[in-house]
This record gives sequence, C-alpha cells and structure tokens, in this order.
Amino acid sequence: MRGPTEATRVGIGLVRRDGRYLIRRRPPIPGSPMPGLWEFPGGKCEPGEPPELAARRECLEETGLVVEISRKRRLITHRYPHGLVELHYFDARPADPSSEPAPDSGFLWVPAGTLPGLTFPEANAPILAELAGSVPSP
Ligand SMILES: Nc1nc2c([nH]c(=O)n2[C@H]2C[C@H](O)[C@@H](COP(=O)(O)OP(=O)(O)OP(=O)(O)O)O2)c(=O)[nH]1
Repeated sequence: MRGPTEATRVGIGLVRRDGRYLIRRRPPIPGSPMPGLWEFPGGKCEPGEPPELAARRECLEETGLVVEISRKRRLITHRYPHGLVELHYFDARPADPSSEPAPDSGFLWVPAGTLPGLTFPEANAPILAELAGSVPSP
C-alpha cells in the first residue's frame, strides 16, 4: 500500500444474476489484509488503469468470467489500518448469462438479501444495505 495520505484506487465488480451476487471469502494470502472476510471480485488499479477496467480485469482473473459493466454505483473512500483506499463499485453481469465462476475460484452466487448478514470489509456496509434493498440507491 502507499503512504498514509495517498489513496490506493480499487475497482470492484458487483456481478449480479437472477437477484444473486458473486462473492467469496478473502483468501489467507500472507500480507493480504482481512483474510476470511467475504468480498466482491476486485482489486487494485494498475498504474494509469481506470477503475472500470480494473474491475473487469479482476473479475476475469479471480472468477474466470467475462463481465459487462453497466454503471458505476458508488465511490467510497475509507481508511483501513493497512491504508487509505478509494473503492469504485460497478454494477456488472456475466457477458454470457449461462457462464459460471471457475470451480476453484471460491466464488458463489448469494441472494442479495443474505449479504447484510455476512462479514465483509467495513467499507462495504452501505453497498450491502443498498443491494439488499433496505436503502434506496443514490
Ligand atoms: N476485492 C475486494 N476488495 C475490497 C472489498 N471491500 C473492500 O474494502 N476492499 C478493499 C480491501 C483492500 O484494501 C482493497 C483490495 O485489495 P486487494 O488486496 O484485494 O487487491 P488485489 O487483488 O489487487 O491485491 P494483490 O494483487 O496486491 O494481492 O480493497 C471488496 O468487496 N472486494
């Protein structure tokens, strides 16, 4: 991560199909923050990479699915103990509606209403409530 004042940009895909979202538990990689928490597919932007492209790239790398981004839902800036992050959340869907995440990816389809009951990184809280329908989207 960068210094305390410079935010790390992150692209995140909210990949939806039939009212379900793709999530997995964060893997226990040494040095990787918040292992075991649930997460949406996503990751850090490469230098000069727009967050939308980072979200598409990370969705492909992590789940094996080609996704189409439909819109940017939200930008949340959050300070974790490991650094300041700028989280760009995008609504997305699989380009091939019948495609499934790679079996060894750990990603599962979970109903939107289940999301607020799972433990995600704390910056995700407003997104989870919104996707579950308890608060309107902006
Ligand atoms: N992927 C993902 N990251 C999230 C979510 N919510 C949230 O706060 N984050 C934060 C955690 C991290 O600070 C940052 C993503 O970093 P990461 O370590 O997962 O990214 P990466 O895959 O590029 O990591 P690496 O290549 O360095 O291993 O965004 C989420 O729902 N999904």
